[in-house]
Amino acid sequence: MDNIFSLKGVKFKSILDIESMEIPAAKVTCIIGESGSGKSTLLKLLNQIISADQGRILFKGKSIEDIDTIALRRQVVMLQQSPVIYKGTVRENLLIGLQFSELQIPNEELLLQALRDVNVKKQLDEDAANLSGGEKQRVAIARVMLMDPEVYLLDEPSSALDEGTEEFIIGCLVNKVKQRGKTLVMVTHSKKLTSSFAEHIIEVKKRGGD
Ligand SMILES: Nc1ncnc2c1ncn2[C@@H]1O[C@H](COP(=O)(O)OP(=O)(O)OP(=O)(O)O)[C@@H](O)[C@H]1O
Repeated sequence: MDNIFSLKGVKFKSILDIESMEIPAAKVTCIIGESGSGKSTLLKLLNQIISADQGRILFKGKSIEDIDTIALRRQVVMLQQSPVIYKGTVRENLLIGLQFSELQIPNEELLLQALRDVNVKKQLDEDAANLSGGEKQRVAIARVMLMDPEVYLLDEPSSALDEGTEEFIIGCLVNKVKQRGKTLVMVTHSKKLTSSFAEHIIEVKKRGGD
């Protein structure tokens, strides 16, 4: 199995101490573990929002310290736990992730399809401030899907969604990611999501406070 990320001796403050960890390419990996154990911190290390204090993180065999941060974040996109919705329309919120990418701007039909994929029944010109919490989360997921990165890092992507919606949206996302041969790394507390979609599971354990 090819690994897209490989971690050795990684330490971050007193939060993470990872002897060795592999994240397989083109698979769905679920990261589980109790609250405060460092799951979000682990995702942030993978796209260099933060840097490890010690150890080595390889992305496709290359140390992420040696990869230009912008170039890394074009390939490794993180969707944070609380979805960020910007002032403006739904359309602007879908397109905002693409501004630093080299991808073509999607046409109207692709944007509407992206909304359908996440089951948001709103117009593209709707003010995004009017969306419900769950709709905001789904628009943020659609934004990442349009960016179509090589690696999706999702931090509890369905925390504002009910169970049925969660299964539908994440199922749709997993299908797309798999069709395109991409890698999905998802922090989740949901046993249902993990049992339905995980091909690889990483448990992050809370440290004893040393
Ligand atoms: N940059 C930082 N500096 C110091 N402490 C931090 C930093 N980032 C996070 N922490 C602390 O590290 C611990 C782990 O946080 P993290 O958000 O990674 O946990 P988590 O497993 O994702 O939790 P949850 O499931 O509740 O979202 C928390 O106690 C948090 O307050």
